Amino acid sequence: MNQTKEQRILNFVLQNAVRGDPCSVLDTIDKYCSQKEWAMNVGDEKGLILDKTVEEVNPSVALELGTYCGYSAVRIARLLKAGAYLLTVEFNPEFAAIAKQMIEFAGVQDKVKLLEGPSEEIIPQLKKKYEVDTLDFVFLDHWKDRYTPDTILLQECNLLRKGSVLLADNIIFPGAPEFLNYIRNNPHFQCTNYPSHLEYMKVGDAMEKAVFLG
Ligand SMILES: Oc1cc(-c2ccc(F)cc2)cc2nccnc12
Ligand SMILES: [Mg+2]
Repeated sequence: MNQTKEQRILNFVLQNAVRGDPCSVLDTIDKYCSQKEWAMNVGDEKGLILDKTVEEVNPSVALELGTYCGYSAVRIARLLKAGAYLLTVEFNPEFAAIAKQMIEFAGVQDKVKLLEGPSEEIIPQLKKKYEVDTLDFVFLDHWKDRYTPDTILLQECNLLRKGSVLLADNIIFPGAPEFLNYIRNNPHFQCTNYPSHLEYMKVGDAMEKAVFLG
């Protein structure tokens, strides 16, 4: 049976990266996806914006929506302090299986809990089933038409507290105009835009940071 692109990315990492070294895994994925096959990892340029935001927030509990191959889960987890953890949600079972192996190879599995299923089902379970109180940081990197409903759901489930930080990928490309309109006109959020480029391409993209004001 032919391999999928995601299996090829994982195999390249298993054969070329250093086990237990998150930076080596990130660099190896970026090398493969910039030189051989494009893939929708946040990438090295927008990855720096993600790094700076995670370092600024220094979250105890972080949530990622859209795991894909685990690139940004590894990217976030490598920066988390002792005792802090990342919950990452992926609805595609093939992607989740790849990400699990990627996260384990990078050696960050003790800081990452991979939750398989639709975000709209998992978000309402976070408090009771996953013992979450509130989220310090949320990275939105799943389907753009879920950004707004999931942001509303996070508020309805009382998962945000004063100062919780949301960071959304792909604001320009593929674009999330409806989310931008929602979040920038919402008095409960303070927004900042970070212009960048689409991963591995010269196409313009951006990330949007939104701080929940309570
Ligand atoms: O970063 C991303 C890029 C793209 C994407 C797709 C097709 C293109 F042509 C260009 C970009 C899709 C994404 N879906 C979910 C989460 N992140 C994504
Ligand atoms: Mg993205």
